[in-house]
Amino acid sequence: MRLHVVDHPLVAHKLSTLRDERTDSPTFRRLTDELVTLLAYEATRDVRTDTVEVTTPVAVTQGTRLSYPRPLVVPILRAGLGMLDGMTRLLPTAEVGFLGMVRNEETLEASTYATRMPDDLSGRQIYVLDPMLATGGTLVAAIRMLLDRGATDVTAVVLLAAPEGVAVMERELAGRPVTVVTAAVDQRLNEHGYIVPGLGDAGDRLYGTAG
Ligand SMILES: O=P(O)(O)OC[C@H]1O[C@H](OP(=O)(O)OP(=O)(O)O)[C@H](O)[C@@H]1O
Ligand SMILES: O=c1cc[nH]c(=O)[nH]1
Ligand SMILES: [Mg+2]
Repeated sequence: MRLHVVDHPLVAHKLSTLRDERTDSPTFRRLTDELVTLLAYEATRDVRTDTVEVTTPVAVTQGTRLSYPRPLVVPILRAGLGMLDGMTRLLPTAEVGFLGMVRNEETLEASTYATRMPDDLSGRQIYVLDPMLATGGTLVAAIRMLLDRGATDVTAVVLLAAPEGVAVMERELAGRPVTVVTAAVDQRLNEHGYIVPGLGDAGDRLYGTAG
């Protein structure tokens, strides 16, 4: 597994406002959207492309087009949905699959309540979206499922990661074709499994509802 922390002043600026407890849901949603496009720029550096011929008003030249099969973008509901528009703006030809997952707040174990994507992902490049990598349970389960379906290249785009979650991913997905792109790796997890300093519950802050 590869970890890429995007070190850029615009990313740091937007992330700081996201962290601020005074930031309301509409602003949180807008900033998440903007931050995802910046992270997506890095995350798609190795997206597969083909060379095509383009006729400009002046001459014929070589151009670039996203390859087929198209990339698959998979937001992890609920909070990952807040990242979908920002990602598909950069990857307009991508297909979208959905994964509904929730972490038990007592045991911190992740469970899956909805899956809607192709059974066969052979050879596909996948971008998984989830704002928070905390214990790593959710992303490890999600990515294992994608690899089991044949995905050959999985990139997780997350806003924030905890070092504990990164270590779990590195252990559980060692040697697998997996990359994590994040805006920051924070200090630690607290006793409730929340990232410190973090930004709180991403789903609640995006949608204004607890749960
Ligand atoms: O790394 P982990 O310890 O597994 O925790 C991270 C998960 O927790 C949050 O989702 P949550 O379960 O709160 O669901 P929600 O998106 O519906 O709020 C977050 O969006 C991740 O999916
Ligand atoms: O800090 C955290 C940890 C898990 N899920 C969140 O939304 N926030
Ligand atoms: Mg939540």
